[in-house]
Amino acid sequence: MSEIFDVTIIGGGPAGLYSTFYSGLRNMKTKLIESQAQLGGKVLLYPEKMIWDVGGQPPIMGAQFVIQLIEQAKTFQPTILTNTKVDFIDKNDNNLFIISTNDGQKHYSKSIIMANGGGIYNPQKLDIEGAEKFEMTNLHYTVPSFKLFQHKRVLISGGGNGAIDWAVEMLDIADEIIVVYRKDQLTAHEAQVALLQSNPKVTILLNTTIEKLIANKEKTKVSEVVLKKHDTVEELYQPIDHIIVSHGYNRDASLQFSDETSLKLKDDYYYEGTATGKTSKEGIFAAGDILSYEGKVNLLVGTFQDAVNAVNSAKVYIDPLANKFEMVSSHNEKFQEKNRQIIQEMLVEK
Ligand SMILES: Cc1cc2nc3c(=O)[nH]c(=O)nc-3n(C[C@H](O)[C@H](O)[C@H](O)COP(=O)(O)OP(=O)(O)OC[C@H]3O[C@@H](n4cnc5c(N)ncnc54)[C@H](O)[C@@H]3O)c2cc1C
Repeated sequence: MSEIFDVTIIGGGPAGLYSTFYSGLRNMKTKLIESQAQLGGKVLLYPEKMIWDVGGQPPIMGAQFVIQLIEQAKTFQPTILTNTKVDFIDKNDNNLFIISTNDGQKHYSKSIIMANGGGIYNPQKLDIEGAEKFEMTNLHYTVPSFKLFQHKRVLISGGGNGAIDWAVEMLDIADEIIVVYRKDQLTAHEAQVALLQSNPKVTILLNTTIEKLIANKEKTKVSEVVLKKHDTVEELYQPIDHIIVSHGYNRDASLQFSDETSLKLKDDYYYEGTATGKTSKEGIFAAGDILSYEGKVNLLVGTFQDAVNAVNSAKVYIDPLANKFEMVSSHNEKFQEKNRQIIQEMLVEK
């Protein structure tokens, strides 16, 4: 049998990363399993967004926030697996969880923290043959860097909050913004829509979809798109520098338990639990967006509180004599050596 872990955390978004840090702090042998190639969860969907609402943290870009979360998660040398999807969870006669992953491996753990958000999110791609070859150049499903769009002609496909938020962000960056949307009205927040409608840089084309991508001579980039206006059946040729497609996300929330009733579901994917992270299944705890209880907030700060509670509950589950919680965790003895190093460095600098 392979190594046994005290806790295995499923999902490497903010809840899973902070649970990883905190379980190390509580001296638990920890494994984190993430299905995507990169850790960070939903924050990877907004790398260039400025996050303002994490207490004590100055406004920070999503991408930098993920870097910091990962660094913190690694503090106590956990085992971290990426590109590994949990498919199935079972329990053996010794009360050990057996976690089966899509690479055919089995992982053994005394407890589990479900931090799998709403599942695995992938952007809904443009349904045009050959579109994928431009993903490395000027066809985007998220905004990788604002600099790329400076003084450019940017076409945004979509009319929901995601698309319109990007269009508003582009107002001070791009030279021209063309929003195309298949419906006859934008469905985003009214104030954001009003900002676009009153800006001369912006053209909004409703009842319109992208029909074709025309490449440049070198076939490396899209230089023009063919748009179809469905109300007039008109075709428009629109030159562009960049396209941002914001058509929502496909969600893969498939993950099975040996006993299907083992985790109570509130609706199609929220695990109904408690603010202590406990779920209906003994030994399985939950944190972050996947967890539902009265007063739960699906925000970054909510994930951290959930993580602390889930880890503390898991700790007591595997060791009933353990403290229910660490009252002042930054005074933990594990930090003493690191604190000494930091103070020494400060003294040298002075
Ligand atoms: C566009 C957008 C903007 C936002 N802006 C803010 C903001 O400004 N401030 C704020 O506080 N919050 C914001 N949020 C909310 C915040 O991002 C979420 O609350 C937070 O990411 C939830 O973290 P989580 O770890 O619970 O779930 P997620 O971030 O969803 O992470 C779950 C992870 O689990 C993995 N996973 C799922 N299933 C499996 C499986 N079977 N096996 C292995 N891994 C699996 C997924 O790949 C994913 O990495 C925003 C969300 C979005 C979508």
